Amino acid sequence: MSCVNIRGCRIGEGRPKVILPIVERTEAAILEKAVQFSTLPADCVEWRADWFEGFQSPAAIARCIQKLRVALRDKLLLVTFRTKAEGGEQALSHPEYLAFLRLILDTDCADLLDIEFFTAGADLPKLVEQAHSAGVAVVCSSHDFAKTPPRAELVCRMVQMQQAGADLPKLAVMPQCRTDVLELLAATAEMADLHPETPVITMSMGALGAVSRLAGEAFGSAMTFANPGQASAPGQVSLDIVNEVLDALHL
Ligand SMILES: O=C1C[C@@](O)(C(=O)O)C[C@@H](O)[C@@H]1O
Repeated sequence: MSCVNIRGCRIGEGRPKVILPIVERTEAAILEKAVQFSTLPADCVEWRADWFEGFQSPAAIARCIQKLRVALRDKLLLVTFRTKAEGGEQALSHPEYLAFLRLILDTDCADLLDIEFFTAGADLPKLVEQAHSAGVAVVCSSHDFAKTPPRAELVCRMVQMQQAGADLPKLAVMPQCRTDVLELLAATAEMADLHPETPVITMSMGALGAVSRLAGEAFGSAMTFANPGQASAPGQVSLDIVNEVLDALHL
């Protein structure tokens, strides 16, 4: 697998990197979590800006992310606006979504930016280029909270993300049976073996899929979201357990 090196954090090499999500409504609560997370054993913090009460105000977003950057100290910052269509809190029009992404890039505070594959649509290559010019790595994401598409489709989607220039293709899908978890793991391994141009991030959601959040190093998923007290998606495992199991399964 190739490696994305962000300020010395080598994503795609060795132990999967751990991400802690911040899902809070107010600036004060967001910053409180950031201070707390800055001392926890994790590599990256995800700001889920779709939870922020000021999500419609560019000034409020810019103010919050600047303070967030400081509070996080040396942790990597991933900024995500998860739209309602992909399981998030808020709906945005296409122009609003693009404006949000450009605002984040303008603040120069994020290390990684989540760009939804289907929401960005034809704008994806241009957005990736803008992120790269701003020195920001792109996590290109796709979510299915109802089902797990077949393995071939999962692979095809991640390859399309790579072709658009994404640094880290990411898939989160819901299993309906244990075979679905295997499909997600098989798609992940296929990416690592046959399309190693970028690392990928994958997870099968819910309790049934939780094993996929812990076995990333064996199957080829470079990062995992852990639950530091409040989960941002079904099936996230608590931070302590994630760290213990990642160590135990280290190759
Ligand atoms: O895309 C993802 C992955 C995720 O949905 C999960 O299943 O852990 C959690 C979200 O916060 C994040 O934006």
